[in-house]
Amino acid sequence: MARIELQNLAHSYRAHPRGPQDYALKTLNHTWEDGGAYALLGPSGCGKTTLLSIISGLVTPTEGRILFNGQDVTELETERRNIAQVFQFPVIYDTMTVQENLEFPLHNRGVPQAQIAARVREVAEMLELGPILGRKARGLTADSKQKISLGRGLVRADVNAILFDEPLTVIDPQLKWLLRSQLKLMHKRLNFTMVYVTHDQTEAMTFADKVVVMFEGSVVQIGTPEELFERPAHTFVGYFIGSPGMNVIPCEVNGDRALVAGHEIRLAARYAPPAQGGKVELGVRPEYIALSNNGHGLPVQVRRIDNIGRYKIARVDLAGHALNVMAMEDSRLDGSQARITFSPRHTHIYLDGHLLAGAAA
Ligand SMILES: Nc1ncnc2c1ncn2[C@@H]1O[C@H](COP(=O)(O)OP(=O)(O)OP(=O)(O)O)[C@@H](O)[C@H]1O
Repeated sequence: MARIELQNLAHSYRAHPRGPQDYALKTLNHTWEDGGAYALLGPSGCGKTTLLSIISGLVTPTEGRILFNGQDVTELETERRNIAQVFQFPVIYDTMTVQENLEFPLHNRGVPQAQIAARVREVAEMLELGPILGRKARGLTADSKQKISLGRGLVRADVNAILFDEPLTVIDPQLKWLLRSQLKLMHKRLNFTMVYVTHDQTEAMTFADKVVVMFEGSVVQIGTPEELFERPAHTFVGYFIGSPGMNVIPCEVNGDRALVAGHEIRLAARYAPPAQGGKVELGVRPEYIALSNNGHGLPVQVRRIDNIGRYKIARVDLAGHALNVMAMEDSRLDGSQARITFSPRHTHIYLDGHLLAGAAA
């Protein structure tokens, strides 16, 4: 397994890039730990596949270096990087049995037969492929074929990393859930360095120890699922993670108070008004706003209430700003006038999209 270092890495598909706008991947410096499970998460076109392709060797970066365990592999071709890859669609041999498919990557590398048998048994058991080991791959369902692909990626013990590119796209939704947790378990047991590309937040959150959130060619935050939820480093992370995402509204700041259309909101830290100007915004997740029919808080108009099972989502209007508020199913929300209060600890201030640290209040 390998520690993966990305040093001043940047990539443009243009022959003569003129500025940051021409880069599919903007300058990135990071070290991914040996044995870590990382998910690259972001919307279509944000640069996930470009970064994965640089790691796999399909793309040589325009700038910077990539190191596996301290060794510079930037110019090394894919075959010599000792990595396993699992793609969106199954890559298997139809005429071989499931067992032969799983054995193939090991036979190819001259692994002794006894080791092959043990390893294939272990991986087949984890992926629940045991009962169909003797069947030809041809004629199996798309789900089973993709499980074989996953197995072929996981069967080698000596790889530097396993790279997954949206591997569950073709999988039936019911089975998706199961496979995600199986992958997580396998990671715990086998301790591979894994990099997993997805645009699905649930997939990223279930699979990864660390989620790498990408937006417009930049990595905007690397953190545990909890960090991304509790303290989004960028308003994009706030929107993209959570359902519904974080509320973001323009505000002014003055010490430990935010001002929204003349209403004061208490904050857990102190902020100086930004010296250079810039767009100041307040971010708070629907989960951290309390809604009541009476008592303290800012006056809002309740526009709509959606019952989504355990929760209700109230769409409210605070002085012209639309906010989503999560309320327990049994909370009483009658009437169109209500009050809201924000949890100060979970109310963040952003300058031009980036989280401001604030000083102790
Ligand atoms: N071979 C290429 N030549 C030119 N531009 C490319 C090439 N591959 C990707 N791009 C551009 O680079 C940017 C990042 O693309 P990339 O495929 O890395 O994003 P992504 O996050 O993986 O998207 P998706 O989820 O749709 O695959 C996009 O603007 C895309 O159009």
